[in-house]
Amino acid sequence: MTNLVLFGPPGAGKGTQAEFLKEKYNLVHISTGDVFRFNIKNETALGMLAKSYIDKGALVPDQVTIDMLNAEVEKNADANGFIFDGFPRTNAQADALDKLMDSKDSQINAMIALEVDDEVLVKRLLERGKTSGRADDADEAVIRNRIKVYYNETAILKDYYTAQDKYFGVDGVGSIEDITVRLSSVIDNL
Ligand SMILES: Nc1ncnc2c1ncn2[C@@H]1O[C@H](COP(=O)(O)OP(=O)(O)O)[C@@H](O)[C@H]1O
Repeated sequence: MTNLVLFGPPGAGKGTQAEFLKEKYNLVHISTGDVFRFNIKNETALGMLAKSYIDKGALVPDQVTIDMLNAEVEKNADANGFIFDGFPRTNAQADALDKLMDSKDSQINAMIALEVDDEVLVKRLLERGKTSGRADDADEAVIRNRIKVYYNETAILKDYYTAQDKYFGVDGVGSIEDITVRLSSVIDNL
């Protein structure tokens, strides 16, 4: 199995790149943001709970997110491997992911981070907000809070995976195709 964590701040382009990489490498793409939005749309209990955090640009509590992620992985027992997008976002989530991979006699092969400057992120997210229908993209204060939460709670995961020699940073500015090439060259060398 090849299991990748696609990493980077909100608006870095994880979802866009995951769409290409999942086809190219035959992996199952799990985006925690997408699963939450699906639940919000369908007005499930999980969706209602998640919405109260997402609308503020805060993280959904770890245990809720971890349980959901475990369930998504279990739904895809035959997968060749996974691209995790938006997970892990905290140390507790990274520990839970290691345990989950262990239980499948597998492991995370790499965390690949898309590196993009903050002001570029804000611009991209405001632009996306015009068409995405995502409330959390429409409000600059919420966007800035998401970026702040990223630096306060999520960015430390770079150290977590660096300590295991699994962190790879990629320049996330350029054409979509160029960035796919950069990511692919990391994956091909794993
Ligand atoms: N792993 C996670 N842990 C906690 N909350 C999460 C997680 N993944 C997604 N969320 C919630 O869903 C929101 C949207 O996630 P996502 O679509 O990945 O957005 P972004 O564009 O901010 O990367 C986040 O701001 C957060 O509230």
